[in-house]
Order: sequence, then structure tokens, then C-alpha cells
Amino acid sequence: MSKGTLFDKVWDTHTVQILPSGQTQLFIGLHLIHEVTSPQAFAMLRERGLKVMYPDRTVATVDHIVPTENQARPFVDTLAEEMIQALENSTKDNGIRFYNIGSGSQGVVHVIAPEQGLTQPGMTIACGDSHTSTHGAFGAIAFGIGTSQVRDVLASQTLALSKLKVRKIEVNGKLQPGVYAKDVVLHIIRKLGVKGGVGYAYEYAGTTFTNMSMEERMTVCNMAIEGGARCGYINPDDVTFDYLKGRDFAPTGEKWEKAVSWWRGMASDADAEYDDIVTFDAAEIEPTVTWGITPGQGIGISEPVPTPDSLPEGDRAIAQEAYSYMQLSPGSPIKGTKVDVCFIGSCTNGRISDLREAAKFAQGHHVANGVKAFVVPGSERVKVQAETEGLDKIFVEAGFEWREAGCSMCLAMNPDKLQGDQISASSSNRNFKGRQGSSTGRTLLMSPAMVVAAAVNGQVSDVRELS
Ligand SMILES: CC(C)[C@H](C(=O)O)[C@@H](O)C(=O)O
Ligand code: SF4
Repeated sequence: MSKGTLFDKVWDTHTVQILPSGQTQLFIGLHLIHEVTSPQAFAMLRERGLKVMYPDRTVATVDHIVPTENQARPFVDTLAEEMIQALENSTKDNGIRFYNIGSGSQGVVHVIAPEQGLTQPGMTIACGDSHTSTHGAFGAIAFGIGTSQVRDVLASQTLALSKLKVRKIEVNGKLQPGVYAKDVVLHIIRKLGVKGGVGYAYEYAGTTFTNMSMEERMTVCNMAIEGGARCGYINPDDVTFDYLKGRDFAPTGEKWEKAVSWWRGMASDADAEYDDIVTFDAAEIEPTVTWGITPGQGIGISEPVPTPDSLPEGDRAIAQEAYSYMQLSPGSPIKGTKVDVCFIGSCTNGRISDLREAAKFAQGHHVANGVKAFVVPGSERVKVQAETEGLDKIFVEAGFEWREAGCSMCLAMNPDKLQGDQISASSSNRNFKGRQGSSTGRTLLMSPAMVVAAAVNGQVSDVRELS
């Protein structure tokens, strides 16, 4: 039964049948694949003698293992070379479009699909990657899947899924200067917890989101999964349509008009029913930084690292683990924490608007002595655009390294890794133990502007005070 939310409308539109298990067989409009989670899926297909059912609905790129400095083939890392070759072969054998390095359109999978207009409202999108929730920014139902599900989508273009509940997260009001989409989503996860969204799709609504650009909306939806929600979305509106118009895969002419009117109809109805509604005020959000080992362990820049007794009982054990791993004392300010590495990039904050904003703060400043700072564009297109605007020069003059597109130190499956217990200021989305390539490496998540402030001062800083 439809409750009038976008989630329900998209779900119902894509339902093939209800399976005897009670699950829904859902048609997947767009399947995105990358080198990490697809090789085994293709192998399983080959074992069963199956073909890819809709090669046209499958799009591939390489992102996780891509070196951002020396991209000469074969890669120095033989495992990375094997992985890219496997994808090159599988996509060729199955007639799948593949945006390889040097194609001009390679990049992090969640950056390239939107920038080409592949991601559209009202769609179902799946990818063997948890941050597929990003595409929900367009009013799509987009979620990460495991390798066996990648196999299922390749073979049948469908998935067996249980329906989610829908929580509306309403944020209203204007963000303070120096506060970004990243801070909004870190704030939400802090308040609702990293498991708060389990079993839910998150609908982000309210004036704070309607006033955001598409790229800001993508930052928010990208981290829905960090709050436990399988997917997050924002209802499509004129901002969405303006962004899509003229992109490679966007409809044109009469088809465009038809599409826009269908897209509008997919948005949640004003009287839609939700399983839960939570409301926040944008004015209460500060530039936010994580101090711990989960994206939910965030605080405003002016706050101290929380003491155990200030936390709900259920959060104390993980806080204890975090104090010791992060080498931070409860009650001490996060501001002033020395950093070793500063990373700007990832599918959360590696888009052109992120780089523009970061460059604005980098201009006229210099990275502090002893700090390694680098910028990794989210895609080859983002890189070219940034270079056209001269952003690369601003970064290099300010002492940042300017790299090739990929996931890079977000996950460090490539050569960009922390050493020992180095601490990084990172515009990425996960601060798990060992996330950035060293088993003792430490990560502080923040907005790209805050990463620049940290790089310039050599310590966690408030971007609002960067002169
Ligand atoms: C490698 C991939 C499966 C993984 C994910 O699912 O998200 C990665 O992208 C990440 O960000 O941790
Ligand atoms: S940029 Fe980071 S979060 Fe995004 S897909 Fe790559 S590794 Fe995952």
C-alpha cells in the first residue's frame, strides 16, 4: 500500500512481484559496478553459464585501487593491476560501458553517474558499494548491495528485498557561515546514532535541503548509510531538473518535458504518511568534527571531547575504545589537535563545488610545516573543470599536492596511506579504525573547508576564524 512517499512510489513502480518469502522482487533501473565487488559476481555468472541480462543498464568504472600519482600500466601494485584487468575483461566480454582511466569520465562511481546524468529521479539504482545512497539526492531509491546481489542484478536486473520504513528528517533554516552539508549530515548522525537508521530509508526534507545545490544534497545522502539507513533521498525539484538538463544521459526535447512531469509526480505527497519524523534546526549546527572511531562520534568545533558521563550509557563503551585509539582525553578541546595529513576528496566531498570552496580558503594561505596535504578530484571531469578554473594552481601554491581522480585515502586501497598512528583531517565519510591504510592511523572527519583550515594551521581549527 502506497503511503504517498517517494520511497513507496518508486518501490511500487519497480515491483515485479511479491515472492513467496514475502520479499519484493524489485527491478533495478541502473546498476553501477566497480573493480572491488564485481569480479566474483562475474565469476559466479560464468560458472553458471549466465549472461548479463541488460548490459545497457550496467555502467562500470574503476575507482578504489586507482593510483593518484603514477598511473602507468601495469600498476606497481600487482593486485590492483589484476583487479583492473578483471574489470576490463568482464566489461568487454559482456558489452558493458566502462569508464576506464584516461577515458575522460573515470572517477568515483558515485561522482561519475550523477555528473553524466545517469542518475535520475524515480529510479532504482544499485551498486556493490555502501555509499550508493548518494544517488538518492536526485530522488532515486539507491542502495548498496553485496557481491552475491551484484551477481543477481547482472543476471536478472532484479533483487529480492524487504521493504524499508521511511523516516522523514526535517532540517529547517539557514546554515551559519562556515557550516556545510557535511556538518549537517555529521550532526544528524551524531544525534540519531550510527544504527539509528537501521530498517529505514531516510527522506531529508525541509528548507535547509531545498536550499542546497545538488552537490550538497549528494554529500548528505552519501552519508545516510553512516547513520544506518540503507538509502537516503531528497524529493526532486527544480534544482534537480536544472542540474540534469543537458547532461549526457538526460532526456532531451519532448522526452525531457515528459520526464520532468513524471519526476515531479514521484515526489512525496504533502499528506504522505511516515513511520517516523525527526526535526532539527539548522541554526544549532556548528562546523562539526569527529573525534572518535565512528561517524556518530562528532562534536561542534567549539565543544570538548565528550566525557563518558555526558554520554548515554549505550555509547560509553565505544567512547572508551575511541579515547584510547584516538589518543584523546575526555573533556579536552578537539580544536588544537595536531594533524599530520590533510585529505580533500572522496564521493562525499570530491566534487567541483567542494574543491571551489576549499580553494577559496586555501588561497593566500600555506600548508603548515610538516603537514602533508593533498587534493584528489572525484572524477576526471572534476579534475579538468578544476584545472580550467585554475583551482589546481591555487592548491599547489598553497602547498597541497594535486592528484589524479579516485577514492584514494578515503579507504587507502591504493598507495595513498597513513603511516603508523598519523592523524588525518579528512573530507571523507568513515573514521573507522585503520580506515586510511594504517592499522593505527587516526581519522577526523570534517568538511573540505575545515580540512583546509586544519592544513593551514597544522591543527584542528575553526574555519570561521581563518582570516
Ligand atoms: C570497497 C567497497 C565495497 C566499500 C563500500 O561498500 O562502501 C568502500 O567503497 C567503502 O567506502 O568502504
Ligand atoms: S570514495 Fe570512499 S566512500 Fe566513496 S566509494 Fe570510494 S572508498 Fe567508498
